[in-house]
Amino acid sequence: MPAPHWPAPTATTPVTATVPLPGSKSVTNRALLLAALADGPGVVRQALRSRDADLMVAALRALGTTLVAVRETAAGVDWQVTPGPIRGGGHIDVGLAGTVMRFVPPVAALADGPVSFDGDPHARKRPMGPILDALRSLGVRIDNDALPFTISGPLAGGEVTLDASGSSQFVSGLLLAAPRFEKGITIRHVGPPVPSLPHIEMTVEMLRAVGVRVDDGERDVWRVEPGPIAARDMTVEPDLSNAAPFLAAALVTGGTVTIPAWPLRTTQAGDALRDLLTAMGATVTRAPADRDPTATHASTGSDSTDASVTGSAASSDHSTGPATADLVVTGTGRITGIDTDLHDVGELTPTIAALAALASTPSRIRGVSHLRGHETDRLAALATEINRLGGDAEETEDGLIIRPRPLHGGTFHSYDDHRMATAGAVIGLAVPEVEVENIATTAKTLPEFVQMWTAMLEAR
Ligand SMILES: O=C(O)C1=C[C@@H](OP(=O)(O)O)[C@@H](O)[C@H](O)C1
Ligand SMILES: C=C(OP(=O)(O)O)C(=O)O
Repeated sequence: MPAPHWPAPTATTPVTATVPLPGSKSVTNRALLLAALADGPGVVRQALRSRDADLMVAALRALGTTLVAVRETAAGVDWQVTPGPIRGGGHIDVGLAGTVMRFVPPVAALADGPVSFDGDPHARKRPMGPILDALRSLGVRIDNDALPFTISGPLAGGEVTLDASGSSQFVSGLLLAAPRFEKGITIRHVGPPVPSLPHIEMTVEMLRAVGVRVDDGERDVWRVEPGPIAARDMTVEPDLSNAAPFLAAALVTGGTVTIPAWPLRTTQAGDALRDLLTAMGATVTRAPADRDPTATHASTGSDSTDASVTGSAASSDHSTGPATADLVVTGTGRITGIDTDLHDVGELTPTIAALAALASTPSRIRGVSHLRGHETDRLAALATEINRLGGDAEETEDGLIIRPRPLHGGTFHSYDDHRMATAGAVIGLAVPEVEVENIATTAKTLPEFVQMWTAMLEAR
């Protein structure tokens, strides 16, 4: 029997809350995969515990890696990762995780036998063709063009051309495993612009942090040299994209939300929230953290080097971890519409669209046609659900136009999409009697969402 819909709480007063966030999904799943391919054991600290991260852990185990949770706190789990020979013969469940369905197949092609992949029903609809064709052009055998498929190496690497306009993850997936290909890889993108470039920068910077040589000097071309991936201790940053609904609550209620440990330099898409929320009427400041930065990013005395996995090659002080601040967002209760291109930071679209639906002036979101291949067709889903509540949202070829119109209560469907579910919660802050269908889908990246949301609203 499906769970009852979640009555999204309406805020009766401005929120005033500090919301510490668990680790980034994108950083966690890259760090775990790199640790599994490294030249010795390492530790991934403060990793996210969520469905997508659990799927990555299970996938790497199926391929022969030993992962042991050595410490678990509110900040996340510390994984001791011991690489092993890459083992074939297994089956990998990708769930609905883009990072698992695109990052793991190149590793599986290095295994000593075939590996099969499948996922949630909607995962079979998410684009896979370009990365599977790229692997095929490198000699790998794959029996389908989408999930489910079985993959068999060997994979020696070399040069590939692909169209990554559907997802940056096609490029990231090939780059992450490429140091282990005999010839490394050279990837050339040909097609409309690649979305989510900061996520490719995250991949490149994390590869460099573990000693891999990457050349990204030419636009749309990436070269990874073959060679060892150094075993390191890595610390995962908080998930800045998951900060979005909480920070949005400050705008909706005219309150203040503080996120601790916001990295001063990062490749995470969520960092764009500082500018986006300012444009929508918030005051955004970064206050020097009043806590000891080593409290959240300390090395615990292991002999190995503590490499901060911040996407920040510039963060050189590895003994104290990366520089962070408290991010403080204050709203007025009045939201200004925005005209913005979210091509680079598409995963922020559902929250920005929710704010736009509550804004007092029109908004236009551009550059995100690739969102049709995300957890659901997010453009169709957002327009449908905003309009279902009486709003005025129109899909365009590459985005959304959202005009002010009073909303009313009703069911906000989540389409098994964590960011749709949290967008419904944001609207519910201002609109009484909004019920979010399948709020549990937030477990994809933030299993504690409901508790955190409730605590935010109860904080004083
Ligand atoms: O590499 C990553 O960790 C991600 C890349 C982006 O994918 P797309 O390029 O498909 O948008 C982003 O939207 C997704 O949430 C995470
Ligand atoms: C697009 C997203 O996820 P995935 O990693 O599954 O692509 C997302 O989290 O917004």
